[in-house]
Amino acid sequence: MDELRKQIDEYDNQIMTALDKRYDVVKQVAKYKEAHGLPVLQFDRMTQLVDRLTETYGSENLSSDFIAQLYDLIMHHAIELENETIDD
Ligand SMILES: O=C(O)C(=O)C[C@]1(C(=O)O)C=C[C@@H](O)C=C1
Repeated sequence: MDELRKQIDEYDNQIMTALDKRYDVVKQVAKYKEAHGLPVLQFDRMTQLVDRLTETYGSENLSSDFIAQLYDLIMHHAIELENETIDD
């Protein structure tokens, strides 16, 4: 059990590290959008992203509903961060 929990901890660390890096890039995207007068919200991109992830990673473990919900949360936080970055 300890060994299994260690594996879970390690995957959780990887998820957090990847999310932290993702949001660093999101803030760079916000600066680009600000400089070029582009809107923060890009619905087409959001749809394409979830479609691609569902196609590539959809499985018994990762249902399309789960992927959609997870990325709804991840992208909504990205939108909040972008708005904060632009307001600063
Ligand atoms: O690709 C962008 O334009 C982003 O700002 C990144 C991102 C995302 O989190 O993937 C966030 C907000 C947009 O609505 C679309 C996608």
